[in-house]
Amino acid sequence: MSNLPPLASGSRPLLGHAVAMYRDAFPLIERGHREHGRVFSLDLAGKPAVVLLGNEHDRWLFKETDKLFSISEGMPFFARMFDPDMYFLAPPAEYQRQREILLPRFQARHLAKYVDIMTAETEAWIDGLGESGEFEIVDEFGPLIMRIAAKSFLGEDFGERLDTDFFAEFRRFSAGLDVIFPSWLPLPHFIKSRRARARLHTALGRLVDERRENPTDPPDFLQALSAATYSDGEPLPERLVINIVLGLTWVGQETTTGHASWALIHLLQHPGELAKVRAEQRDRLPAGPLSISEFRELRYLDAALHETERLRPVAQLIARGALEDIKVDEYVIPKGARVFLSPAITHRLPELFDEPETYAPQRFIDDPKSVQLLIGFGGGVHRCLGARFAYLEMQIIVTLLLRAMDLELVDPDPRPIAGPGTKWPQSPCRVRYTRRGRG
Ligand code: HEM
Repeated sequence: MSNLPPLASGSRPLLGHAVAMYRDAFPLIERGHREHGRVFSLDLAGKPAVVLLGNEHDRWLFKETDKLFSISEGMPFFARMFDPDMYFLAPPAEYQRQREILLPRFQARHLAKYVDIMTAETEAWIDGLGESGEFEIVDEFGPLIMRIAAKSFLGEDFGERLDTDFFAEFRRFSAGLDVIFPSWLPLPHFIKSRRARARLHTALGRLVDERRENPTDPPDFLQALSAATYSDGEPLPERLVINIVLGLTWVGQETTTGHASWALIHLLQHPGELAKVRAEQRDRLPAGPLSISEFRELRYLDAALHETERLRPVAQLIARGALEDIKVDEYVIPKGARVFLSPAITHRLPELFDEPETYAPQRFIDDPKSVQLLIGFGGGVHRCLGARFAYLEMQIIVTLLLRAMDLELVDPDPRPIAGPGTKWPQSPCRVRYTRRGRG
């Protein structure tokens, strides 16, 4: 069967659109959309790929994931980094078994436990900033968010119990995620990544053994996972526990760093909106320590974070592999083709949002249901497991920072980084800060 959607212009001999796609998918997909509308194809070095845009296509792809479309086929580099049976990469039945164990850990009553970690880490970071100065947003938010993830998923005292520098090893391990080159090539970053992964597995394996022998009470995330059993009573294999912890840390790190950075940039670029967020803090927040219920009251900040998700979605593409020939509109997606959704383009369609290029958090206050049109955290069964965790974390970081500091952007209009990775702001992207009166 061959009735591929029309090809976007600009395909080069041999490599097709591969170089343009990996350099920056946004202008390529924007062009394909202009030329052909909501369905078009790309040539990725001889392999067809199909781009689907618009809310109906989004919902259809999410509904058909694990039936017509596969996540692991769409992101083969992930399966190489972790394990093919790690959570969202696993075949559907195994995915469901793991989901039953993981989902409850991210529901409201468990999220409350992470608030203390998020607040303590953010306050310690802010204290360390001193009275005034400048910082690179991504360089500061990145390690902060990493510390929060590590303490949340490995236990608050993990640093004392590990005989290795988790953060340094994790950075080496992460550098092996490469969407361009196959990981069997003897490139230095792949070799270092594999060695770091082996060391992380050994060190974290000891941590899991420790938890199984001497359970902590009350159980934290690592305890719950180490003690978890499938519904037939079989415990989760140790290798899987470690892969899940590493996987969660990885998927939550760059994404949350990018989103939180853009959220702060957006607010500092729009003083009127910043004033509304500050006014809400003044009216809604008590002076002392804050709990999850108080953060939930920050509706305007929540709307601002959604508006950042709309305009600067950090996951630039949502990828799948077609498991069979699939009919879409009057075309066919061939079996084996990669299929992409583009949050950044879909979120700017004028039929979904009025004045789509304008930063206007108020739109989500006026029409709260329109958040359902956003796909910055995916959708359907596979919607981001950590979305509530990430929103809470970003609320805490932005709130505590604004409460403590007066801030202004040194670089007024940072651009997203080039390349196929998470779309965080490119350096230089600095803020200047002065501590506010403590009264
Ligand atoms: C701003 C921060 C974040 C963004 C923008 C984000 C984005 C996404 C997106 C787009 C997906 C769907 C991928 C797909 O359908 O192929 C996803 C899935 C996922 N995310 Fe996030 N994420 C964020 C933070 C987090 C955090 C903090 C965690 C962990 C605590 C996390 C864990 C996951 C997991 C486990 C999945 C797979 C869910 C499944 O397949 O059932 N994410 N995320």
